[in-house]
Amino acid sequence: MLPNIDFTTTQAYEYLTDHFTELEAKQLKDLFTSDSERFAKFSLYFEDMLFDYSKNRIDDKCIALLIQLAKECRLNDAIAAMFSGEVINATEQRPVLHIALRNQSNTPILVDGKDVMPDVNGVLQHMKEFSEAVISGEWKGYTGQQITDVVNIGIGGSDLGPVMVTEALKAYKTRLNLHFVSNVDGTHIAETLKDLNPETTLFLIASKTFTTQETMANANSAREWFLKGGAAEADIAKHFAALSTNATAVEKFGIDTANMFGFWDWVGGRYSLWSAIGLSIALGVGFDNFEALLGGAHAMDNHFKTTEFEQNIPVIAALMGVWYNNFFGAESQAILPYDQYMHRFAAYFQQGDMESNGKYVDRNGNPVEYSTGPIIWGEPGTNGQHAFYQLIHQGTKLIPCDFIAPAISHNPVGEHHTLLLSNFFAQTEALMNGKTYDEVVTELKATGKTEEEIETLAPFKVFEGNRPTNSILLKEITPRSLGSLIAMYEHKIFVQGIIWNIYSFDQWGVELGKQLAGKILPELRTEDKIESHDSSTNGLINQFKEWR
Ligand SMILES: O=P(O)(O)OC[C@H]1O[C@](O)(CO)[C@@H](O)[C@@H]1O
Repeated sequence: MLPNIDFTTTQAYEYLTDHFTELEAKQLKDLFTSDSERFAKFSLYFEDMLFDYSKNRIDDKCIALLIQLAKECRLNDAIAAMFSGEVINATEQRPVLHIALRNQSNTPILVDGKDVMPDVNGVLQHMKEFSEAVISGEWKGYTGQQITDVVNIGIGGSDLGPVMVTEALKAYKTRLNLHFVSNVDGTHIAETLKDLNPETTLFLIASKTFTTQETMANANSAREWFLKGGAAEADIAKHFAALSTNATAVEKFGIDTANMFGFWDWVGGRYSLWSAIGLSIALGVGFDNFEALLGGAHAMDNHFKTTEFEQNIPVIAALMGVWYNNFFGAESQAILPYDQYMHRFAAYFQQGDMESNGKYVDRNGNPVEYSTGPIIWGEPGTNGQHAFYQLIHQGTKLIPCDFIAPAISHNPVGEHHTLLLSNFFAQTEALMNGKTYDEVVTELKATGKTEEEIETLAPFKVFEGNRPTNSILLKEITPRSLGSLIAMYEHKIFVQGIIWNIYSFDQWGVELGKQLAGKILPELRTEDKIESHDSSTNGLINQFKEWR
């Protein structure tokens, strides 16, 4: 059982509320000036990852109180409950065990008294054999040709993780070309299949439930396209594999269960890239690299499980988020990777974080009276700088940002990486320091402007500063370091869910859309005038029918 504590009733919360008024008035740059040890004190290392949280509006007392808050919320018990396979996803009556998928220590993890590790390892072995056979060309299509292209069909957690990781690790690409189809918009599959040859294409139908409307529609269209190319039903076995927990539905669809890679209901969709859902990753970057990814995540799991909160990166990252969310009233959190390969990282954690902690009902079933999960957004630097950083620097909203960068680029082209990183360092420094009125005036004077011109222009060029950032500097983006980084964010989300006293591993909010679309679909299949909804919905549907 998870603890059930309203964090706003804790002693730490009360102290933090007092301390907030004191800290809110302080400037980050002054905190640095008054403490030469600040960076050393507020930065942590994990393998080749440096997590610098010193540019946050915190001091020693604040950190101590936030840690007290985590302790009063019995975070330790919650971590133990997750790792030991307790049913912590209570609304779906399931344990939450993505950590078992990467448990390379193989220590038994029990669900209903049975160790899950033999099954986990069995599926991994199957993935290894299959991916190596496809990559080596030993696995042949129905006309005897090697597979050249792999199309993963899935959505949400059955798409975003594999897309993000295969993009982030593109430097490790095998000879296979990967494609991802998620949207039910026919354009997605039509454009993807345009340049593909059915004889050399392998489809992975990735769906935990194997009932998701979008995925099933795309899977059926893929099958039709494949059969239209001249193949027979029996050839499907060579070109379709299923990644799912639902063997019955897989069989019904016509996929040979020998080509089915299973996983379990204790793997949440948005935490499933470590499971059979990661088969596209194994095909795209090789099984050894997939294993290294799992290894990095496992190492972070151990760090999270065994490290004191003061030195625990996911815990500290989570507490920084709670500090801004619940005391400063920040509504969003930006994730800004300075690495082009990581361009889907923020999109991945939009689902990871917002589907997990976008909840207004606490673990007692009551509406909460405090803010929970933030809006997650972001784009890679430096592109974001030329798009939305204006608002981060000079807008009226406080936006805590995570800056992520590798020290070594996989593409050391000329001076590019040095230029990129100079922007990374400059941005976090500028967000902290800002630019005072006097500095602006001095700058403008140097350009030869008149007193009057300076007075008119200066207010627009002032930066308040005091905008908080975390800097996550990695030596290099490798399968292992990426695995650790993803797991770090997963555990951060978990910690925040514990403090906010919500269930982070269900997603009832997404179900409503599914039900409503199911009701309207039959209405769109007829030519009848629709009158069963409000006037706006009726009007839109009827206009759609007239124009289509
Ligand atoms: O893998 P499935 O069952 O097709 O579900 C896809 C996605 O749909 C959701 O249930 C809701 O969007 C996600 O949690 C999940 O990742």
